[in-house]
Amino acid sequence: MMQSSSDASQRIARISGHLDPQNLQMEDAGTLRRLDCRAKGGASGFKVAILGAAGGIGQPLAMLMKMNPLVSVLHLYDVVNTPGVTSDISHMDTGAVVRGFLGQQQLEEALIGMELVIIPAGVPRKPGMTRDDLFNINAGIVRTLCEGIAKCCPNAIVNLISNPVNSTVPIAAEVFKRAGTFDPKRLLGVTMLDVVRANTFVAEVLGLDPREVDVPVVGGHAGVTILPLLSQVKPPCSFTPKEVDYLTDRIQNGGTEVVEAKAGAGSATLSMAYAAVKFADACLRGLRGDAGVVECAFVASQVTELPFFASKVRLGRTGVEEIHPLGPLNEYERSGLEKAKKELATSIQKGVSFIRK
Ligand SMILES: NC(=O)c1ccc[n+]([C@@H]2O[C@H](COP(=O)([O-])OP(=O)(O)OC[C@H]3O[C@@H](n4cnc5c(N)ncnc54)[C@H](O)[C@@H]3O)[C@@H](O)[C@H]2O)c1
Ligand SMILES: O=C(O)C[C@H](O)C(=O)O
Repeated sequence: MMQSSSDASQRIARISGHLDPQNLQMEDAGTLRRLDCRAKGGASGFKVAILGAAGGIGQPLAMLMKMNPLVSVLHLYDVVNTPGVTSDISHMDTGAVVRGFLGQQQLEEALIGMELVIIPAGVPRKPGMTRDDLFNINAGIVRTLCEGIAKCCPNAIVNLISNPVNSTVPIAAEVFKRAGTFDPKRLLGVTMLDVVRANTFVAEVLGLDPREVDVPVVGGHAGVTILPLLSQVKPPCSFTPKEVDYLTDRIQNGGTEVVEAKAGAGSATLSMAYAAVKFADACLRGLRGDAGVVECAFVASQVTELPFFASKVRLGRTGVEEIHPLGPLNEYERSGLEKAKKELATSIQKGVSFIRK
């Protein structure tokens, strides 16, 4: 027998658990309704939504956020496959209550009340493409999702992963400005993967444990705009010119290295999910009021003459509470900075024009 679309959507709703838990029934269980269960769930902690949760990044990111003790409620939104992902992840015996939301008509429901929204929605690169080649598809996706955020959770912290980050963050800012909700402290482009890679590659060269290494990576998130400040690595160390060239090139092209290795099957997903969770956790610790939470991110900034720039920021109860200056740069880094700014200016303007046109 054919299922009516309302039967189908109710079934999806029940499986994905996106309805209010008070109204949920266990399907066909007969004997016990979820209504009767004693668990309340989501007592303390933050409410987090992932938009693009069924994707290559979204799925491991959802799993890792379900493991994060700072999360009490986890909303998983995508235009495909969220019922399955939600059902699967909701069986993990960790504290966060998971709910799934499928398709544009459930976007607003997914966003209401959220305190942190993480966005890995959008298409990834294939070999031979630049991140900017993703602009035409991803710009529209980011605009729609940010319109939803402006309407349903205007005070949420937004972690934007979708590429090209150098343009999608300005797009998000313009959407929020139009809606009258823009707060530069709450919009952060995620460049954490560049830092994660830099820490790994530098540790490899120096023979150190990557967990002990801290490399500031500033600028943006594409090619020459990714500017590792090797003169500021902690613990303090020195590199030969050959090592500097090797490391700068590898950090700037780490994404392409993965895209080529995946040979058409997408870009970094697992290391990105790890980096996204590391960054989201820092944002949540900041929101909780922890002192001294500092990470690199691409934010509205006055560190250079550009309106957006990635650098170290201190995260707190209101989001980005302080943007650190770049610190002393050597000649190599000063020259890299000029190249980065030139490309960044074009990418930022492209994002702004997409909304203002
Ligand atoms: N910032 C970074 O460091 C970084 C790192 C890796 C990847 N990325 C970017 O992240 C994005 C996602 O990569 P991926 O590998 O997960 O791709 P993917 O194709 O595996 O997953 C993307 C998901 O987004 C969903 N989606 C598409 N349109 C949507 C919409 N309108 N609303 C909600 N969801 C929607 C898709 O259904 C899919 O599930 C890409 O743009 C990629 O370039 C950024
Ligand atoms: O390289 C890509 O396209 C994905 C991402 O930006 C990355 O750095 O891995």
